[in-house]
Amino acid sequence: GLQWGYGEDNGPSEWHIDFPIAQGSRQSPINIVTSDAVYDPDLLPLSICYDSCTTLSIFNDGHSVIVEFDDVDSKTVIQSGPLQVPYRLKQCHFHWGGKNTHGSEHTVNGKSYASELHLVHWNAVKYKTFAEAAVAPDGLAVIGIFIETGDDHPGLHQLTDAFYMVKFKGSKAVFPGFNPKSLLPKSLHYWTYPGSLTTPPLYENVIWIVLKEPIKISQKQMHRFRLLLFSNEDEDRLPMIDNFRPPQPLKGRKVRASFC
Ligand SMILES: CC[C@H](CNC(=O)c1ccc(S(N)(=O)=O)cc1)c1ccc2[nH]ccc2c1
Ligand SMILES: [Zn+2]
Repeated sequence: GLQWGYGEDNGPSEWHIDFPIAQGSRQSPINIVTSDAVYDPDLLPLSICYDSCTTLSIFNDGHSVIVEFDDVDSKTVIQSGPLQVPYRLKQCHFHWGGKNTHGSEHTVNGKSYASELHLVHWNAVKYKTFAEAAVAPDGLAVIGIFIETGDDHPGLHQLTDAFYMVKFKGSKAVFPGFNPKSLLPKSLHYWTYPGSLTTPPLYENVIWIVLKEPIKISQKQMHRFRLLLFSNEDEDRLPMIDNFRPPQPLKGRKVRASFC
């Protein structure tokens, strides 16, 4: 049928037609009501080991811009925190708005950020490949980092300077030497809750770890995201903006905080 997207006819309000789980009991993103988040003293600090990370490529899949990492071994993992085992970094991508007033997927007390970075990891202890983990119940862990506009972010230039190579849907480029460690905020304080992929197939197999502290990027860097296109070279130009799903019902889920 019609490929899912973020437009009037194929956007988030229509996804349930092809993906009924869109109305499931643990969908993402959510609005994080900070006063309802329960501080859990048993939550360990998040351990992010990105030191030896190998970037492979940058890719426009027609929904977002994706940076893919080499995941043949467990050199780039997150562990501890809410996780029972280490999860291996596979890719990172972003969601953003046409204006700075909105664009993030998760919201905090109803506040949207201009953008949100997702660092996607898979359970390489139990599964052999990302594809296998991506469909398994305890397969994925995603770190969400809020992005707001402000000062220039030195760690992001390498990425935004490469966007011209992947302007069109389906374009891919070799992209070596990028380390997402440079995109982490100072504090690793986080909220965590059981959720789902925020795009079809919307599988309910994601442990969400949303960092409290946003990172800041400049207006110019934010503008580079908006030069990307949903469309390929042969189609009418569709600026890649507002590629975010709005918050979904909590349905009784508890959000835990690693901090008080
Ligand atoms: C099972 C879906 C997966 C493609 N989708 C994703 O990997 C994905 C990852 C993160 C997020 S978010 N926004 O929540 O962070 C949304 C989607 C997917 C689908 C089919 C596949 N065949 C082989 C590999 C493979 C992977
Ligand atoms: Zn995402």
